Amino acid sequence: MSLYFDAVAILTAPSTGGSFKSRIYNARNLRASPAQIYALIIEASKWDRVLADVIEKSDILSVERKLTPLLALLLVYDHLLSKKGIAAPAAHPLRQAVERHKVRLKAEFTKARVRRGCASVEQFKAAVLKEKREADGSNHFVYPRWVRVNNIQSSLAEQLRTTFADYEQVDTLAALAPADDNRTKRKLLYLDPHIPDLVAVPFGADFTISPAYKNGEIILQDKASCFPAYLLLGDRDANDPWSGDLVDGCAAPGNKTTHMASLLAKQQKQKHDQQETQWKPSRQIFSMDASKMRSKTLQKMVSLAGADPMVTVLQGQDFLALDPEDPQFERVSGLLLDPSCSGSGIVGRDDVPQLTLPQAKVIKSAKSRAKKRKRGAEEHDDSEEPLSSVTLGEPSAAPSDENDIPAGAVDGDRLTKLSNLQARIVEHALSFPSATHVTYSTCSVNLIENEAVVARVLASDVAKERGWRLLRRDEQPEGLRRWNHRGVRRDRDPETGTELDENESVAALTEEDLEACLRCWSGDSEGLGGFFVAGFVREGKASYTKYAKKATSKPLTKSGSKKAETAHLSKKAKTKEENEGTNSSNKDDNANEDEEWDGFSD
Ligand SMILES: C[S@@+](CC[C@H](N)C(=O)[O-])C[C@H]1O[C@@H](n2cnc3c(N)ncnc32)[C@H](O)[C@@H]1O
Repeated sequence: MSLYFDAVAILTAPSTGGSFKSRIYNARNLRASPAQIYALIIEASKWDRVLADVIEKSDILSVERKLTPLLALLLVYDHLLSKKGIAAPAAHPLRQAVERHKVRLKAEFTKARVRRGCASVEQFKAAVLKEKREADGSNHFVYPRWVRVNNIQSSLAEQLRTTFADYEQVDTLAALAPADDNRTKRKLLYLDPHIPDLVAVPFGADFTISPAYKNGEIILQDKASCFPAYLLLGDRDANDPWSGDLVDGCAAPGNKTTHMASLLAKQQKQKHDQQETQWKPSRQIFSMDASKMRSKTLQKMVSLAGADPMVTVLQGQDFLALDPEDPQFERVSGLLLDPSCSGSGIVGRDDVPQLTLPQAKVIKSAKSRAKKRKRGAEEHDDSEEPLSSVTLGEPSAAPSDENDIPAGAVDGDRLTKLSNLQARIVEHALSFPSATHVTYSTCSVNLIENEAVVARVLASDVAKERGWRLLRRDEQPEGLRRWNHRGVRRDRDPETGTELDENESVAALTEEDLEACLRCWSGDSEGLGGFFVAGFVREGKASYTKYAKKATSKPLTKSGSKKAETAHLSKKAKTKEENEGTNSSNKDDNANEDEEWDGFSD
């Protein structure tokens, strides 16, 4: 019987990253064999919809109070479909709880097969898998592998001719879902309609050994993570007048920095193609990270992407300690800020099977269901009401490719501190004299880190004095203008997805402001994790020359550049509280840096 409890424990535990299989094999305290547990879950998940239906029609959950929906599904799977039946002694109460209803269960199962016009269980299985696939396409999410083509080293056209030469192009993201029972990895490719030069392939596709990956021609970067650089630099063509240098203030490991470089390279290449000359970078990117350790990765990524001529990496540089009026930044017109955040939007893009559970006749409140779902199987007791229909295996916070840092619980106090620091970082960006474009992003779904930060920043002195506002939807790059998920006034319950009470901190945001904010949510058909991005703009009131007059030349060094000796704004008086909340900025690196909590982002 431990097999079923172990399977329930695995399915209800928070994701810790890694593949689903490896999580079972690495799990402690399991009594059944990992192979058996894995096989049971995978096989039962193929039949979940039918079994949920059969269990509901047999109404056994109302009668058998010891059965939770998940336990019932697993037990009924073995009872109806496995050769050996339920793996428990005949006298075991849970086995009896199922077998007491064997006539009804069998009858409902047969009716389900006949309804689908299937003469055999094999035919039935094929039909059920097809149904599940179709349902996954329309109602569930598909997490693909997102691949961004790096325009410094290559182009989309070239990659379609080479790396993806034997890939078949599909019209929908859903078509990338596992195609058959064996999860055959077919070579399918979907061209993203929102982000240029981004493609999606089935999740299992491994490019890490491909020459294109090793040469930096392609970069594995999630779609949502591509929003900020695209929002900042957009579809500008070769003749676009917006110029000046760029800053990525919280850059490691470097996805957004290299994306900015790629967008600039594309723009410059177009110009030089028109003139039939060799392209050369025209804008400089200052890319920095407060963490020296993570800065090393940033430098590696920049070099691999071939972006060294365009990017100056300031290793270990605290963005808040940069002097906006330093002559070295006098030409900085655009800044991208993707600071530490709670990471609440990061999904474990693993292969946890999605299980649709039977609905009980007695339905408890969403809150109480959620509580129950978290309980270990061994805690099951007679008083536990069955769950209503839920989809298990929903991804929970886990390290992403970009942020291989273990997720920790982030309480309200910590969220407030994070939010304070995020607002300070954006306000600091707005104070660069020549800045006219700033983007702010997080991979958090919490309103306090997103719309609430935007509201605070808009209300700040620097925003008001310098005339900053949000980049309206109709001003956004074409692909993002078409993106339908926009800013919100209410948080969503992480368990149920239902909207909570309106959050007062965003009361000052207009509907147009919310339309200007872009959101991504996990669990829908877009195949993304939770993400937020907003762009700030102002008409360029300050000119380079105004600030150039103050210049006292201080050359920047690339690697290991100075930490600016002082923080220059009034925000210098940052509170001890804020620092405690994030560990992120102005800290000295030390041997334990890897263990520090830096928050997350995509
Ligand atoms: C969430 S990650 C950035 C991911 C990155 N934008 C990318 O796309 O690859 C946030 C980073 O911000 C850095 N950070 C946090 N506070 C900072 C500060 N005040 N100055 C510079 N970097 C900071 C952290 O060390 C961390 O590497």
